[in-house]
Amino acid sequence: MEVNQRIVRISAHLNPSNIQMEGSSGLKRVNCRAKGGVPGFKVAILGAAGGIGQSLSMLMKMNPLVSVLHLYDVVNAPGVTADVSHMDTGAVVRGFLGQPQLENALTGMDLVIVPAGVPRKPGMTRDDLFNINAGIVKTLCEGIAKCCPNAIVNVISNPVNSTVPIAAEVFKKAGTFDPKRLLGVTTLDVVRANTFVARFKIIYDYQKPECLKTYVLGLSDAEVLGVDPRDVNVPVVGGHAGVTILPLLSQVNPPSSFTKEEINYLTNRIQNGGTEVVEAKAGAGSATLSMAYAAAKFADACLRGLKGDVGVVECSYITSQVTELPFFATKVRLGRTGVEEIFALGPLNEYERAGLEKAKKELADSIQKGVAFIKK
Ligand SMILES: NC(=O)C1=CN([C@@H]2O[C@H](COP(=O)(O)OP(=O)(O)OC[C@H]3O[C@@H](n4cnc5c(N)ncnc54)[C@H](O)[C@@H]3O)[C@@H](O)[C@H]2O)C=CC1
Ligand SMILES: O=C([O-])CC(=O)C(=O)O
Repeated sequence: MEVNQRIVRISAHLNPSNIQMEGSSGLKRVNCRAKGGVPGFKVAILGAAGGIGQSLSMLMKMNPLVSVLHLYDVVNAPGVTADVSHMDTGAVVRGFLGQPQLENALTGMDLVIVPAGVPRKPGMTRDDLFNINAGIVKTLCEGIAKCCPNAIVNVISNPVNSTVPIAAEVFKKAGTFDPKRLLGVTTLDVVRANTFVARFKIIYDYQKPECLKTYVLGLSDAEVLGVDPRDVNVPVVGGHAGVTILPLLSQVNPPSSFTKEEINYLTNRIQNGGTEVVEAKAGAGSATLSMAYAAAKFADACLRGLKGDVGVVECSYITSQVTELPFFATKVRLGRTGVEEIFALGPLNEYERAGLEKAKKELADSIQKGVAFIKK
């Protein structure tokens, strides 16, 4: 690096006026810094000041594959941007506040992550969020179609089963739809399934029925004995709400077997993981920390795919022909162009086949509701 370039970078760092908000006088200096910054991908988070958005902003700032991080929200974006920008990692952070700055937030992005929208309160279903979140996702996707039509889009806003079809319809209308680049984030279901199965597996492996009893009662003894969830992989297919969340426990890796009672217990816990958090938070929102972790994990997989890493496989809710439905979550392989391979469901047992039928019935309605919202 040239010495004068280095001085520009250091002085930009030291200048407290350099809070990199769109429209602030610091923007010119920021551009210098971005030029001298690390190579990598440009990522935007829409809804960056929210419960998920703030933690996700921090995690993406820590990701070495990210060179530029745009934080957009309709409130509090400057504060979150100033805060995250002090982290001594490579990514240059810029903040964008409100609709007039949406286009600048999106222009040139490689990956756009969308956690914008209202969360559930106890007693609500994810579908109860449709009336508010459908419009938010529509507006944001119109911006994406206009300003970064080639970006990979990760949709987190609920109800995912409907918001992904909404995004697809917006992109179709704009003539920019590429099914390989639109991905609904269902990683939290997999993260939960890996955790719950890992805790359970040790009990099974060590054959301690008293521990099983403890665990089912919800006490913590068994948890400390658990295997590392990172060593467990549970495919979760279908969608992201209630019975549409279908863990394939017959395909757990490493191979494990479960009794009927165990399968019932694990399936219900995985399907109701979101509700478990909503009830525990008692009105203060839904999963944010585990979700930010899951979203960062999934975004990292998308970026590794874009970079050309091989064998990047995650579950995601995408445009699919695996079933007769136009959208369905399965394992997919991520590559330079987004979704490069969609894996079949594989052999299902009788319990899973019955679950699949229930899941498809509910999914069909949610997809139709999303499509109708744009076509109306
Ligand atoms: N896919 C998944 O697995 C999960 C999805 N979610 C969903 O993620 C969404 C966000 O959840 P939280 O972060 O907990 O909510 P939150 O209310 O804490 O944050 C949402 C953020 O979105 C912002 N926002 C609202 N309208 C916007 C717009 N038009 N443009 C940009 N930003 C806008 C708000 O200002 C707020 O900062 C909810 O819909 C929730 O149901 C939550 C957990 C898991
Ligand atoms: O349950 C909710 O409303 C949030 C969510 O999608 C999850 O935690 O899986």
